[in-house]
Amino acid sequence: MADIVSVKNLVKRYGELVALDHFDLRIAQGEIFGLLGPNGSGKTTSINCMLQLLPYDKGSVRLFGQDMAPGRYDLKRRIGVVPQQVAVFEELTVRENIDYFCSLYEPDRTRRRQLVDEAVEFVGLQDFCRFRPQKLSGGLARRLNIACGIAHRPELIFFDEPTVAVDPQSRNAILDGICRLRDEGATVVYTSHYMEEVEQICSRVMIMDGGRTLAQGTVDELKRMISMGEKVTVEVGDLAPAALENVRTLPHVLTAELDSGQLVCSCEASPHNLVDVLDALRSAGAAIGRVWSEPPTLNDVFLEITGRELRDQE
Ligand SMILES: Nc1ncnc2c1ncn2[C@@H]1O[C@H](COP(=O)(O)OP(=O)(O)OP(=O)(O)O)[C@@H](O)[C@H]1O
Repeated sequence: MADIVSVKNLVKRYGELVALDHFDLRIAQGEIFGLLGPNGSGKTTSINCMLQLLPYDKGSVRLFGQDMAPGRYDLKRRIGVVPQQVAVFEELTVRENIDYFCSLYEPDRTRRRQLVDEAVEFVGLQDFCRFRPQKLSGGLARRLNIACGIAHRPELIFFDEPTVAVDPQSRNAILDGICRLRDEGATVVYTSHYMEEVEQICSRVMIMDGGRTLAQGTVDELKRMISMGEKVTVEVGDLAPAALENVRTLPHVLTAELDSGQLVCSCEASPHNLVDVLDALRSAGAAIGRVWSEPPTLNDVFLEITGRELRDQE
């Protein structure tokens, strides 16, 4: 099947700054594709270039198997965009806002009424139709933003960090809604710097930084790309330097760091990591509290590739 999104060799400069550096992207029909990267990595710029809202210096964008260009309204009407900032009219009610955005694509009033009803229901704003946007909480305003972007039933939907600063209930409603859109046949591009969300809903993920692709694949593929297979944490309180050295010299331990009374060991995949670490600590006379083991997260993938944390220090 033809790719729904095919971006090749995209270069975008803002003056001296290279925001996209030979960026490539391919997304198949029915995927929820996660674009994951820290602030300023180029996620929004890549979306705006794909939508032709920004001119770019080099490269090509094909959507639905066709060349995308600023005048391709036939393609644009098949796309929905939920921008990072809530972008609605304060003087219109919730329902009027959704109707307005839908009217840009659907001139037939009867059909539009049905689409607006469905969008209101989809985001759970039935009780707020007559409200003006400033009366909505942050989470509800985001849901309105989503309804405005999807009411015309687009085949390809771009969500640019739709869960920033929303309460957990709205966040879950948004993530469930995105999965339902996928189940109904839409293809979704989802940008975020929340790795847990991306792990939860995305079929494939691209990790980007500095306008470049660092790695891409399914979440499991990404985790297999790194040498860490497991993270073992042991509550130790104080730890003698000899005990720390004992752990660090174990054959499968990549790093071992003491942090606020917890020893965090990043280990290669091996069946006995936990036992090996505990034996090394006990033989050095260390007192041991709780112990647990976790598989690597997308943050560990990012950390190993770049040497930096993915999540902002918020
Ligand atoms: N209009 C602009 N003029 C100049 N530089 C810009 C402009 N827009 C973005 N940039 C820069 O381009 C780089 C990529 O920014 P972009 O907003 O695409 O990143 P992002 O990954 O979407 O970040 P965020 O998570 O903060 O939205 C950053 O260094 C940013 O400062």
